[in-house]
Amino acid sequence: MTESGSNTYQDCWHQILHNIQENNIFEKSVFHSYVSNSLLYDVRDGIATIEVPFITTKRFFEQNIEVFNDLLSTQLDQQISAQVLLEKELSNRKRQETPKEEFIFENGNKILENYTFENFIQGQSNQQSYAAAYGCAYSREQSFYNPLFIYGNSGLGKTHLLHAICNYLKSNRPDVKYLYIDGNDFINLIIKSLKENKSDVFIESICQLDYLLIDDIQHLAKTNQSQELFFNIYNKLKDSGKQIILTSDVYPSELKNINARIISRFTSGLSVSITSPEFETAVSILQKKLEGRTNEIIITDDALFYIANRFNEDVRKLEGALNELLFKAILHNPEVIDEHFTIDMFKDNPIISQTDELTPKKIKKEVCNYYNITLKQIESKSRTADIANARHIAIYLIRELLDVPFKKIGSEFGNRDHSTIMTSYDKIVGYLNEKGIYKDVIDDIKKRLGVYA
Ligand SMILES: Nc1ncnc2c1ncn2[C@@H]1O[C@H](COP(=O)(O)OP(=O)(O)OP(=O)(O)O)[C@@H](O)[C@H]1O
Repeated sequence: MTESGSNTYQDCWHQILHNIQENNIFEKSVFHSYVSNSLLYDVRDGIATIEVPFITTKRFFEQNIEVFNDLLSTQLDQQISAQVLLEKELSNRKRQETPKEEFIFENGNKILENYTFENFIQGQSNQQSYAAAYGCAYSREQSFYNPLFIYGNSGLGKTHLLHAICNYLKSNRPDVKYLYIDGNDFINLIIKSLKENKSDVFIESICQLDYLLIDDIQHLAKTNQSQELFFNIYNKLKDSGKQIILTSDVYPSELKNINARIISRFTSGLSVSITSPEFETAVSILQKKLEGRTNEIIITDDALFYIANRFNEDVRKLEGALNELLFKAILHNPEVIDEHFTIDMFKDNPIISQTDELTPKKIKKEVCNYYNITLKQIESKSRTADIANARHIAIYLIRELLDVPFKKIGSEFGNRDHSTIMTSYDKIVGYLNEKGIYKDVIDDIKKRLGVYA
């Protein structure tokens, strides 16, 4: 009997009951007390399940099981063993057999294969985020940093890192279940589950995951109702040691219109920032993006330095500028893409040149980067040769590029008086006039600052 419908089973059972009565297999009173109120639930793989209402009936059937085995085998024309279950036992089995409803995570796990850890250039601006993201992907111990919260402006690599975690898990830990989803899509799913009265199924499906990665969680601010359900899901995942990774454009406590108890949970793990790439990182990113793309045309380091300086506010802009440059090179067909060609191509670009935004602090920082010293050192009273030279050069550049009064420059260097500052400035002017000493250094730092003669 292949029938899944119970009618066929009932027809068969009806026939058997009829036989029992007709052939007086049991006494009439016994038949009415124990047998007549039974049912044949189903027959699978030679096992017939008989459903009975009372424990006494069950015992009766079990004591006479061979009789029922024979009756069933004859009726169904195959070897059958009967098992007898109470209604209650059967409903447990039915529950287990009912396939669990799964929530479909529309738009989830759309992972870009090239957003890997290997393709992510590390630098001071993103080192912490990289290390924490890699740690989360690598660690088999749950709750490594939980939640991991990566924040920073647009286009700095947050999405790249989340995709890198998923790519890593896919290749190295295939048993791990993860969901990467954009914050907007996640909130829409929450709203949908509430509308369709399926929030239980939604929560249950999310709790099957080992990793939940939500990009741009700031969208949670959309509705209060979704925040309630999110809070519920968050706690369930966290309590069962599942890894949660979130990104946002701001630090958790600066998130607007999000419930305070949710924000306090976001700050309970590890929050790391990504900032604009520094010059060296920007250059490395450009070099990485060029890999395999410049077979026919040569692009000089100076050209890359120019882009790295001018468009390093975010990586998307860097990539955009590089693509634009390569496109223009196809149109103009220069022998090499050098600094002059690059400057020329971007001369009408509306993006403000960094010279417009120069500040004494920016100059000090760039000089520090050049000499590999810290801001504290350059502002200190230290007379160590390297630090003192760096200080003289920074003073010279602040005066030359920003025309800041000597007294004011003094306040940038631990409140030195204006005559000390003048001495520093004069020293560099003297070197430059005498033998051009420091000319290359100064030109190089100017270039890094985006200042072109
Ligand atoms: N350190 C890096 N190395 C290589 N590529 C990078 C790096 N940082 C960012 N990128 C690239 O820059 C582009 C923008 O990055 P991404 O989309 O991850 O930014 P985001 O911070 O998520 O921005 P948004 O908040 O707008 O979504 C991507 O193409 C990404 O691969």
